Amino acid sequence: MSNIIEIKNLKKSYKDVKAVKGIDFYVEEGKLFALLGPNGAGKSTTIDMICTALKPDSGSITVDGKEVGKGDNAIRKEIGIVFQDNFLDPILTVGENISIRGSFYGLKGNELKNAVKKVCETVGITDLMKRPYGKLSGGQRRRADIARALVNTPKILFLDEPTTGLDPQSRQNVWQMITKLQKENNMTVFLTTHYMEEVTDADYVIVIDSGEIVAKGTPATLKEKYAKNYLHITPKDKEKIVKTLKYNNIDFTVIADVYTVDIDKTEDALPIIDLVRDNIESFEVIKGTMDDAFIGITGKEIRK
Ligand SMILES: Nc1ncnc2c1ncn2[C@@H]1O[C@H](COP(=O)(O)OP(=O)(O)OP(=O)(O)O)[C@@H](O)[C@H]1O
Repeated sequence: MSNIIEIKNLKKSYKDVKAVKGIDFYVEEGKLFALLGPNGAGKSTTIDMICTALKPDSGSITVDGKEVGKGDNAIRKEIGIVFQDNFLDPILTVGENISIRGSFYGLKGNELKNAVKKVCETVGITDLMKRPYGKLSGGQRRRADIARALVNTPKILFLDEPTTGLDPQSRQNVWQMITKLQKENNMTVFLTTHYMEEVTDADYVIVIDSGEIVAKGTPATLKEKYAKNYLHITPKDKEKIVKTLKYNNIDFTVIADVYTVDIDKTEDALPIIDLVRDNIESFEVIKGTMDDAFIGITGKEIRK
């Protein structure tokens, strides 16, 4: 598996704001990669530098073997970008907007027509091709934005918070389309988001906060490492369970006769269950969510 993006000691400041403070990471080809972080963490700054839209202060970025700053034109031909705010012309139709973008890449005539048709089919907006972009709903616009970013058949698709501002249904639709694109075309997808549930499907996640990497791993490993799990026990005899837990120095809380013990891993519940086995009316292990993991890593709620 080759690394399609490699980043070393990348830094960027805006006057006295250190937006990106020397980060290192790589993205494997064909994967769904997520850069996750709270507002102002440095996600857009990082993506803008990788896409050659913003010059780094120092460090190096390689995209498909080409160095940012030296091979920018070649890099631009291989990537598709959907920024947070897109500037498609609201008066022109969806098809016209995408055609203009395609012509930037040297496509013309039938080749251009076919490319536009194909991307509209891919993202499911064929029926919207003749409609002015300005008349589309939020979810339809996002699809059109993504279609436009795909017109040059990019190797890497960059999506900066692609579902922000969409209703839950449209978010889900856009998300399904993105995962389909990645799986069916072996496209590398580089995504920034602050929606925890969106990184559940990612192959790898880097969490940044205040311009620094604060955690990395697969969604499952991040959850295992940073999200607390809980053991809930409803005992037969309340006094007895208190005695047993205290005697064994196990911290617990009680709400409505349910005794809760924080545990790191699921299997850590087993010795506790063994201790109180005779006294259990019912029990359950509650697994931490990605939201819990995010709060565990950054100490912040992630949603806007
Ligand atoms: N053009 C700019 N001029 C000055 N400061 C900037 C500029 N762009 C970003 N910043 C600052 O740099 C820091 C990182 O911003 P960035 O937009 O990269 O974060 P982000 O993680 O993408 O946030 P969001 O989720 O809100 O988009 C923030 O403190 C931001 O205010």
